Amino acid sequence: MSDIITTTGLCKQYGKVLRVKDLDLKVPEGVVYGFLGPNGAGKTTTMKMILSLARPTAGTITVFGKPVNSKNRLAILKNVGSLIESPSYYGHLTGVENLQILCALKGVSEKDIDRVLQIVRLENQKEKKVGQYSMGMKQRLGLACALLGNPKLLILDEPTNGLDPAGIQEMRELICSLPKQFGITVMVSSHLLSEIDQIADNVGIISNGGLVFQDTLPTLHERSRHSIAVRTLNNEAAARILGGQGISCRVQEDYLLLHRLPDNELAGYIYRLFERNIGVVRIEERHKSLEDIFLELTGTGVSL
Ligand SMILES: Nc1ncnc2c1ncn2[C@@H]1O[C@H](COP(=O)(O)OP(=O)(O)OP(=O)(O)O)[C@@H](O)[C@H]1O
Repeated sequence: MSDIITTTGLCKQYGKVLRVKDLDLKVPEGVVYGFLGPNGAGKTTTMKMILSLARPTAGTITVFGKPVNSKNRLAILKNVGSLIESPSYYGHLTGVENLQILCALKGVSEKDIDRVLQIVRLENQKEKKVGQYSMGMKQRLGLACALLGNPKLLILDEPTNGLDPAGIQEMRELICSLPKQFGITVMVSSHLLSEIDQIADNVGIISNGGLVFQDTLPTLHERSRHSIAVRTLNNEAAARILGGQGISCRVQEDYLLLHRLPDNELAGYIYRLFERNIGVVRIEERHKSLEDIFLELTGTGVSL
């Protein structure tokens, strides 16, 4: 699978502060790539640089295998749709009239309007004035605008912001359907781990401007490895005995936490505790939640 977007050593400095640091992104073709990070991590700034809306301080960007520079920029952007920050519309015009204006600006045939309205399920509201649209309908219209001209790549910055739960669900379903049904690669940002968990195939996590994780979603899940929690009648003594056997463990609340072990090894260590007269009263398997992993990677609290 080739990469649709790659960035190498991408940096952006505002004033004296480096807000995006040495970013090496790889967005594979045909996936939903979730770009996750806490507020202010640098997601919008990065997306703006990919879209040539902000100039990188250093580094290179390649889209569709071509470097984004003054020579290639227009040809590349013709095949990219985007939804960055809240889009503005002519509220006194209908949905279809807003799309007609954009068709003229983008040089896209108006024949494309019915197709994009159908994808975002706004066909029945197309004659309504946009000023009377709900937030969810406005976001869907934004997605329709981004889809005009049949782009191969969509860059969506927090597209579910401000939507109610039903609107969020609808937007998620739409995003998930785009690669499979229309062959569109989607890069979508969010500060919500739960959201990326539900829609992304691949994930890039950015914290303080730097990339702290980039791989598939299942690989991120694999990090939520099990640990073993053992409760004994004397956890301090048990920790000393296991430590003496080279097993790293720590006491947390009423339990002794061990890294995951094969069953036969664990059985051997438990037997040794019995031999030393330490009663074992519980053995439990524990998982780290995705939130714990996000917290470890970013060193920040997670918004849920
Ligand atoms: N034009 C600008 N001038 C100066 N600083 C800026 C500018 N744009 C963004 N920043 C700063 O760069 C940092 C990254 O901002 P950015 O909007 O890229 O973060 P984000 O991850 O998209 O956050 P959020 O989820 O809150 O939108 C922030 O500290 C922000 O204040």
